[in-house]
Amino acid sequence: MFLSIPNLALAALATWVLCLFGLTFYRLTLHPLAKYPGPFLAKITPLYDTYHCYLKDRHIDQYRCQKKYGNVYRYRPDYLVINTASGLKDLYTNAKTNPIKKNTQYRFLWDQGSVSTHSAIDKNVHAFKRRVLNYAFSEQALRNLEPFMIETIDRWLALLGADASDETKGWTKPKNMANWANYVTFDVLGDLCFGKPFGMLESDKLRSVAQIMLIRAQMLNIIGNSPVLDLFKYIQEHTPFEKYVLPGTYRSMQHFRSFAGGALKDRAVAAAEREKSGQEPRKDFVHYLSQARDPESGEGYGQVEMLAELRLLIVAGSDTSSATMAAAFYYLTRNPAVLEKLQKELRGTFDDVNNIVTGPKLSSCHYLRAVIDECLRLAPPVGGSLGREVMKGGMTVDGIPLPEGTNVGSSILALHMNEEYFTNPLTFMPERWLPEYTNPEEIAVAKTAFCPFSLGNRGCVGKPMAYNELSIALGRVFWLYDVRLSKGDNTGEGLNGLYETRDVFVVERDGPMVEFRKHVQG
Ligand code: HEM
Repeated sequence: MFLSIPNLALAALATWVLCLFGLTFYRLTLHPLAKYPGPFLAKITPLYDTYHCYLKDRHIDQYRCQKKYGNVYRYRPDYLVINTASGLKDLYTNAKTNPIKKNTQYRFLWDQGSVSTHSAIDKNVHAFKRRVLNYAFSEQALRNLEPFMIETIDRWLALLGADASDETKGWTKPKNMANWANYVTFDVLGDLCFGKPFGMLESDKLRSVAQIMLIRAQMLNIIGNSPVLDLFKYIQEHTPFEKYVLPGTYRSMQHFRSFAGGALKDRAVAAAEREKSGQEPRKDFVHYLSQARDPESGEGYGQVEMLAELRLLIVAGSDTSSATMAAAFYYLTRNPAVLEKLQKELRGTFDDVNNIVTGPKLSSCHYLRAVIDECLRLAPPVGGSLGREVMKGGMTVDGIPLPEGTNVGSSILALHMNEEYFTNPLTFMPERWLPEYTNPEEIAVAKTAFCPFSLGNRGCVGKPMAYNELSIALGRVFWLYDVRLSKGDNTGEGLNGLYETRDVFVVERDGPMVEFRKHVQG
């Protein structure tokens, strides 16, 4: 006997509802993670995580969960967050030998079918890419990159003070430092990756790229942390989805790609001319990446891989350093005593702004380093948990046995605000990092939970470059200028007076509005 269409639909619906109940019951009772606490919705559906990606508060929600449920909690039916220093170490160090890899979420970063060092999930694929990339971040390479970086930073410094006027007693108009930090870091990376800066400092033609990248990051973050990742990847790879659904971001990305393509072509022509005339090559990222060979296999990157890496470096390197710079302006303009100490250190160490370059003198500026670390702690540019998946054989993390297939991660912001590791964690206090003010045991404990760059062989390859760039840029700007918060400005002020960051995998931010005046050296 055949069922009628309505009855068939009803039967299908009933079966689906039954399965859903069965699955919910399983997730709440028999699932290997069932015994861990967490928000009820997070236990039964991955959509809880998706929703917080949509709200852009995943990092803050993970901190709220830590306060409510303790250091270990369930954030999706198959995802455990472990916010302890030993959990962090187990999860992210020794990833080469431990049975753990990046989770499937990272497929959201696969761009036009190409995989980069950051988005590679397969450990062997990653190991090859990372060995090649390491060459571009060697000490020698960073030394050669520095003059390019300084040239851009100096253009930034000149523009920051350019509109000072006598009517305002030498002070400039207010500038939104989230934007101005973007312009300089994107221009630095554009120059290093494509042979010429984007020109964001001087012109607004490509400025929207920085904004668009964040919009795209949010979309991909939502999808990466949702149950429809596979479907989305299929649609993205087989249809002109973005062109029609997000025409604005699509156009901007096209603009960006055509800039990158054009700049690389110009760079190739200039490189050939330099070679012909016996000049030294321009030692930027393109130079290093095209020279680099895997010490094990002798292979280098192909053209597609190279482009994927350059695109990655732009996003990974500019947005992150920029967020830290903006946070520094936020906290320093609100903490005059800290600003004064920093300026005293800088002006006492250097008698000329042009001498602020990497080397023993800059390394001796411990207060500057403490300010940078404190900004990275309170406003980590990647704030949520970085998902990993346990592989065959399972793994024990901080004493917790996890079966194969479990997703797990430590939440960076939540760890940085964990009272077990930081005294008064919500207070901006660079002194917490310095033995002149804080006892060394306390500093050692704090360091175990401090992880803005993540750890291990999947941690940030650009960390030394980031510290160089931040130290030079912040060192020079606070040496050269007196700075003040624009009157009544509260742009960027978030919960508990902290700098507000919105989690889109990296972070969106706004403000503060800052005014500058050339400092008269005494
Ligand atoms: C304040 C600045 C920075 C912060 C806080 C930061 C943070 C991070 C974090 C947390 C990761 C790990 C992401 C994950 O596991 O998914 C990472 C990876 C990475 N970062 Fe950075 N980053 C910064 C600057 C830079 C710079 C300047 C560059 C290069 C120009 C860079 C290039 C990369 C690359 C290529 C990876 C992927 C490494 C791999 O998977 O092997 N980052 N970064």
